[in-house]
Amino acid sequence: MSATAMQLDVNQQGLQVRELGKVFSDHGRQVVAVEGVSFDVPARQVCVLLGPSGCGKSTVLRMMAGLERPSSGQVSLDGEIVRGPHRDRGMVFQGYTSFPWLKVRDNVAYGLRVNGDVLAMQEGTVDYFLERVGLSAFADVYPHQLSGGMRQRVALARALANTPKVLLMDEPFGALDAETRWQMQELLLDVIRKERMTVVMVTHDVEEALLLGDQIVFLSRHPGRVKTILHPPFKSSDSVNTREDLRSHPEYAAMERQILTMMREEGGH
Ligand SMILES: Nc1ncnc2c1ncn2[C@@H]1O[C@H](COP(=O)(O)OP(=O)(O)OP(=O)(O)O)[C@@H](O)[C@H]1O
Repeated sequence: MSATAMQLDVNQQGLQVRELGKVFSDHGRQVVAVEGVSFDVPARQVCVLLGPSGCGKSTVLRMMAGLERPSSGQVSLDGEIVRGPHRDRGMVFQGYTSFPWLKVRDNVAYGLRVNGDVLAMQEGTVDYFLERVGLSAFADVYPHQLSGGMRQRVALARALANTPKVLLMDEPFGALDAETRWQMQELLLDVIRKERMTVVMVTHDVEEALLLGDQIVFLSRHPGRVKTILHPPFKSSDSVNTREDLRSHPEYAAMERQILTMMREEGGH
């Protein structure tokens, strides 16, 4: 790998992924899951990792989270190399990760308490993020009293309340039915625009990628490499707020087609 490819710009705000590689050992067999993956996520932008099943999306995200150690290359946040999990990088997973024995309010406050944050004393932080995800009226109920979509909003509010520098999301809406999924995508679009969040999100869903991403990093598989990087115009457009707006946008059909063609080439659909 060249010195320039690995060079980090310590002044750059946001995430830098440089020549990232991961080799797993599977029953004595070496599996090259990801190889030579490089891209940048500027602060306050949303980057979507898209590609066919098994192309290494989750592996790349887990290395960005510090949950998986790279075999080669590195990830840095604001010029600092990622060496393990940190509250600067908040995670939201596909499954419902709320604590069943805690009320919604206490689930959202949980991360703050664990981190001994003085903000935990400030009910305002929790109330603010409950309001942002539309759950103010449900602050004092338990997660089992909520629908799947609402529980995923609790997970989102909890991640946001920690005010991470970056939100990392692995198929956060993958377990939801189609209609709830759309509601969540529109809600997330609204939240990340207002909070000006830096987000990296893994998805299989082409519409989701186009609605939410400033940048789509499309990975090919075996091993996972960057096939192409796209820059959809929809998230930064004032005229796209809903699914209907997205689908009727003049650039939507061509971009969707381009991605579906790549999925087919990679044998994903
Ligand atoms: N812990 C592990 N041990 C061995 N192989 C692994 C491990 N984790 C992932 N892999 C392999 O690495 C490759 C990439 O997996 P990964 O889950 O990152 O892909 P993905 O694009 O997120 O897949 P999907 O879209 O199906 O969730 C796959 O071939 C997978 O089998």
